[in-house]
Amino acid sequence: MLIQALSRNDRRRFSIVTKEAVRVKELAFQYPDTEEKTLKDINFTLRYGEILGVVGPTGAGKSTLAMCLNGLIPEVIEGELEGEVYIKEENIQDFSVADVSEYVGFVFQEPENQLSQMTIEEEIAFGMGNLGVSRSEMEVRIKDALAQVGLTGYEKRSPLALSGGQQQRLAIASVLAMRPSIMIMDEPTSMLDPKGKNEVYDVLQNLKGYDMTGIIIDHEVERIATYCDKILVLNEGEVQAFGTPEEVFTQIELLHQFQLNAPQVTEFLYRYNQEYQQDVKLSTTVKEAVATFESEYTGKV
Ligand SMILES: Nc1ncnc2c1ncn2[C@@H]1O[C@H](COP(=O)(O)OP(=O)(O)OP(=O)(O)O)[C@@H](O)[C@H]1O
Repeated sequence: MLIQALSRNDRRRFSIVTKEAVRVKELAFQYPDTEEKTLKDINFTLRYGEILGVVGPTGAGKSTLAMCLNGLIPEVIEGELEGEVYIKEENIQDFSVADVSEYVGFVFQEPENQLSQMTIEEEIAFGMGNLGVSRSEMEVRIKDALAQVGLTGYEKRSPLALSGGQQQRLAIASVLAMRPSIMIMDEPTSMLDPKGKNEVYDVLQNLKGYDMTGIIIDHEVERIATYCDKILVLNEGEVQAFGTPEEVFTQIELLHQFQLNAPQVTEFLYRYNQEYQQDVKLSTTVKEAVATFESEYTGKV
C-alpha cells in the first residue's frame, strides 16, 4: 500500500535506503610472517549514502581494513583473509581488483602520489579512460567534478602547481568522475595544513546527499563528528564501538582507554560534570551543547 502510493522516483529512493551499500561480515586478516591477526572479527553494515568515520590509534588496522574493502587485500597484498566483504550486496572476493575499482574509489593520504598527468583535465580523464567512458561523457563529468570540488577554470593547469588542499580536492574530483558507489579516503587531510584540511572537509560536506557512500579514516575527530553519520572505533584490529557520532563520542572513558579523544566540546562537558558533580548531557557539537545549557540554566542563574 505504502509502496504503491510512492512515485517512481520515491520508489527508487526507497529501495536505495533500504539496501545495504557495504556489509563486512566476520572479517579477519593476518599479514604473512606476523604472529597475530591485524583484523579480528570485524562486523558492520552501511546503508546507501551513509558516511562512516573510522578512528583508532596508530597501528589499529584502519588502513588494512580499507584495503580489504577495495580488494587490494588479498589480491595484491597477500595474507590470510577470513570472512566476507559485500559491496552493493556482491561479495568482492568474486571480482578482480580492477572490477572492484569501478565501484570503490580510493583517495590516499598524500595527494601528490596519486597525480600523474600534465593537466588537471587529463588527470580527471585518466581514471575514466580506464573504465572506457566515452570522450563526450568525460567532458560532462570533468566539468561536473571540477565544479563539485571548486576547481572550475583550472582545467589546463598542471596538478603540480596546486596547493596541497587543492591537489587533494583534485584527487577527490578524479574519483568522483569515475562515479563509484563507495568512496574510501585514508587520512585524506593528514598531510595538509589547517587551511588545506578545511578546504577538503568543505568539499566533503558539499558532497553529502550525493547518494554516495563514504568511508573516511582520519584523526580529525572534530570534523569526523560533524561530517560522518556513523563512527567505528578500531583498536588492535577489533571493533570497540560502532554507532552514530553521539553514541560513540559520548563514551569518553572507552575512547581514553585507546588514547583517543572525543570532540573538544564533549571532553569539556565530561570534565565539567566530573569537576562540579553535574549530569549535563554530553553533546558532540557546540550547537547542541549551547541548546542544552540554555534549556538547563535559563532563568536559574
Ligand atoms: N605489509 C605488512 N606486513 C606486515 N605487517 C603489516 C603490513 N602492513 C601493516 N602491517 C601491520 O599491521 C598493523 C596495522 O597497520 P595499519 O597500517 O593497518 O594500521 P593503521 O591503524 O592504519 O595505523 P596508522 O594510523 O598509523 O596509519 C600494524 O602493526 C602494522 O605494522
